[in-house]
Amino acid sequence: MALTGKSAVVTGAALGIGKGLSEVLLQNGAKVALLDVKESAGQSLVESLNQQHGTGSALFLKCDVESEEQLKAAFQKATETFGGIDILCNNAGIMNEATWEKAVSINLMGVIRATYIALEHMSKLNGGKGGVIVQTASLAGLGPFPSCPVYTATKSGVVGFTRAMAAASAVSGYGIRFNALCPTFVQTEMITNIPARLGQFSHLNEVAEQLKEKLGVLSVSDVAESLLELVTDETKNGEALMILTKGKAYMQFPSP
Ligand SMILES: NC(=O)C1=CN([C@@H]2O[C@H](COP(=O)(O)OP(=O)(O)OC[C@H]3O[C@@H](n4cnc5c(N)ncnc54)[C@H](O)[C@@H]3O)[C@@H](O)[C@H]2O)C=CC1
Ligand SMILES: CCCCCC(=O)CC\C=C/C=C/C=C/[C@@H](O)[C@@H](O)CCCC(=O)O
Repeated sequence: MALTGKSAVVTGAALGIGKGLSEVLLQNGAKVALLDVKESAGQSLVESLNQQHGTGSALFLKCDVESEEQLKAAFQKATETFGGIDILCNNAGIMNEATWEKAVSINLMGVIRATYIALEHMSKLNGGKGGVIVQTASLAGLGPFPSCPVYTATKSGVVGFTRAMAAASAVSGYGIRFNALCPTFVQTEMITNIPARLGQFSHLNEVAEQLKEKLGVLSVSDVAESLLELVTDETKNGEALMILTKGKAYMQFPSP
C-alpha cells in the first residue's frame, strides 16, 4: 500500500510512539487523525504538523479509547474529513500495575473497541475500502515481563487478538490486514519512574532495570520506521514484528 492519499487514525498520538507513528505516516504522504486524551499536547502537535505538511494534513480529536461514544465520534469525524479510513494504529496504552483494571480497559479493551468500530468504516463487507490495522503491542506480548504481569497479559492479548483478527479477516473478506509491533523498551514517558507504576510488584523493579540494561532502549523513530513495513507490504497479515536494539525479526509462532 502506497501511503500517498491514504488516511490514518492513530490512538495515543499526542506523545511518544504515537506521535512518531503519526509523523512517519505524514512524511510518507498520508493524512492522519490523531486521537488522544491529552488535548493541549495534541492540538499543539497538530498545529505544528499542519505547518510542516500542509493545512488539513493532520487533525486532532480528543478521544479516550475507554469510551465507545468518543471513539465512534472520532472515527466518524475522521471519515467525514478525509473521505474514509485506510490505516488504524491502535497505539494508546498505559503501564501501571497499581491501576491494572484501567490498563486492561485501555491496552486490551481499547484495542478491541477501536478495531470493531474501524471495521464499520474499513471493511469491504460494510462498503469500505479495506486497509490495514496495526497494534502497538510489546515484546512483553511475546514473553513474560515479571515486574508487570497485567501489562504482560494485556499485550499478550493484543498479539493473540491481532493474529485471530488477521485470520478472521482473510476468511471473511474484510480486505483488512492485521499486524502487531512488538518493541522492546522505547525512550518515552512510559519508561520514566517505573517503580511508581509497579504496584504490588515494586519489589521487582530491579528485574525491570536488569531487563532494560540487557535489552537496551530504542528511539521512537526505530518503532515508527518499522510501522512502514507492516503498512506498505501487502503480504504482511497476522505478523508480530519484534523490534530490538540488535535488529528486527518476525516472531515465529509454534503451530499446534
Ligand atoms: N515505551 C516503551 O518502552 C514501550 C511502549 N509500548 C507501547 O507503546 C504504546 C505507546 O506507549 P508510549 O508512547 O511509550 O507511552 P506514552 O505514555 O509516552 O504515550 C502514550 C499516549 O497514549 C495516550 N493515552 C493514554 N491513555 C489513553 C486513552 N485512554 N485514550 C487515548 N489516549 C490515551 C497518552 O495520553 C499518551 O499521549 C503503548 O501501547 C505501550 O504499551 C510497547 C513497547 C515498549
Ligand atoms: C516496565 C516498563 C514497561 C515499558 C513498556 C514496554 O512494553 C517495555 C517492553 C520491553 C521489554 C519487555 C521484555 C519482555 C521480556 C520477556 O519476553 C522475557 O521473557 C525475556 C527474557 C529476556 C532475557 O532474559 O534474555
